[in-house]
Amino acid sequence: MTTSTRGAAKAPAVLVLEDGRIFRGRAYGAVGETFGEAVFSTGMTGYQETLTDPSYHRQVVVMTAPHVGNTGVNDEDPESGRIWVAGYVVRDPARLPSNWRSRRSLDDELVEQGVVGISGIDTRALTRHLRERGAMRVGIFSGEAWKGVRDEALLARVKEAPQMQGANLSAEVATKETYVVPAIGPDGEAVPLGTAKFTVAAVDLGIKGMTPRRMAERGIEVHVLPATATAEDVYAVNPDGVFFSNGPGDPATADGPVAVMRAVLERRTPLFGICFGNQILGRALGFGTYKLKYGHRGINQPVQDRTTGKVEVTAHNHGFAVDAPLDKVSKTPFGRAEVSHVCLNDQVVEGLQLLDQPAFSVQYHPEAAAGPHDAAYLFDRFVSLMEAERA
Ligand SMILES: NC(=O)CC[C@H](N)C(=O)O
Repeated sequence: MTTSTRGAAKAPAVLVLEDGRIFRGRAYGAVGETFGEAVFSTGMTGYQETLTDPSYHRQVVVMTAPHVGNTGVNDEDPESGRIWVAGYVVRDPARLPSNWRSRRSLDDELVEQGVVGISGIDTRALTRHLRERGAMRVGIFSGEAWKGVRDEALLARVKEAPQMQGANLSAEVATKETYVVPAIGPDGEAVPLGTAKFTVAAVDLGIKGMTPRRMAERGIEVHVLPATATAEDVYAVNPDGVFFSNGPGDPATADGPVAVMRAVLERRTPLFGICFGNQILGRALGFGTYKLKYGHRGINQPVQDRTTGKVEVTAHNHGFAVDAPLDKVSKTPFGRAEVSHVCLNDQVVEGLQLLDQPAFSVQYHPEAAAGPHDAAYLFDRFVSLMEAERA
């Protein structure tokens, strides 16, 4: 167990929203300044997975759970090699983290990784503001950078920060080199390369570590390719299936991955997409994407699988969505398509499936490591598509 009282002794900090609303608190994590899109997450657990999810690149995450950091930081839960959030906003940081796996405090980890945060603010009021006004740009300022600077000057800096709409970010977070995640055998051993039941080419647009793992557990050898992979790169691994991952930024900018996906659809290779991957399938089929007012971020979102009628509780992290008709089958260049999943809170499209070839995607996270795991069946669906193709 690690202890830290550093948060209590920290410098004043200020959070400035692009519409001029200001919250004053204390520095949390690194001291300095940071900018991004302010979004809120309602997850009560899983903060390590949230912080290290590459889809949060350039976003300042507000936690609605009032106590954050209670279980410290361990070395097992990160979804990638670093923290990706641009800033972190909490109400009441843990003063005494306690968990058998904890190696250090969250405050120390944020300092170590240079992530600027703010604590001691009314996160409920901030969340309600974002719900009313929508996600917007934000700045957090603490320490010397901020001293003596007028609020108007800080606001001007916030307005200079880039918008999320129109941001093309996948290549900034994705692997530069292809790597292989071996299938996992029945006794937990790595299956020798080239001998797994299935090979999947996964296009990394900001992939979370748990995603190839969930496939590997199902006997799949996963070749993770850079975001810039071409259709030739994808087919060079001789895949039984192709996967498109989650990732940061605006799907309207992802023309490269959309073109690769169209090539995959052309060849009718089994296809699965998650989150950004769902938005790319939407675009490949000819649907539009749009920015949600404040997005879905948390781990208790109700989604209905319309192919079975079942409702599942799911993990979300998306600020954009696909614009597809809910109640009719659409004709697309790749055959008939329908909305397979829908969010029961607001009827947002949460999944797509093609009816004339083996391709589907979801907007949410069946791989969610912190849970819930209701949607894990989607990986089995992908396996079934590959099995059917082989039969
Ligand atoms: N987690 C994701 O893949 C997010 C996709 C996209 N960046 C969005 O915000 O909607």
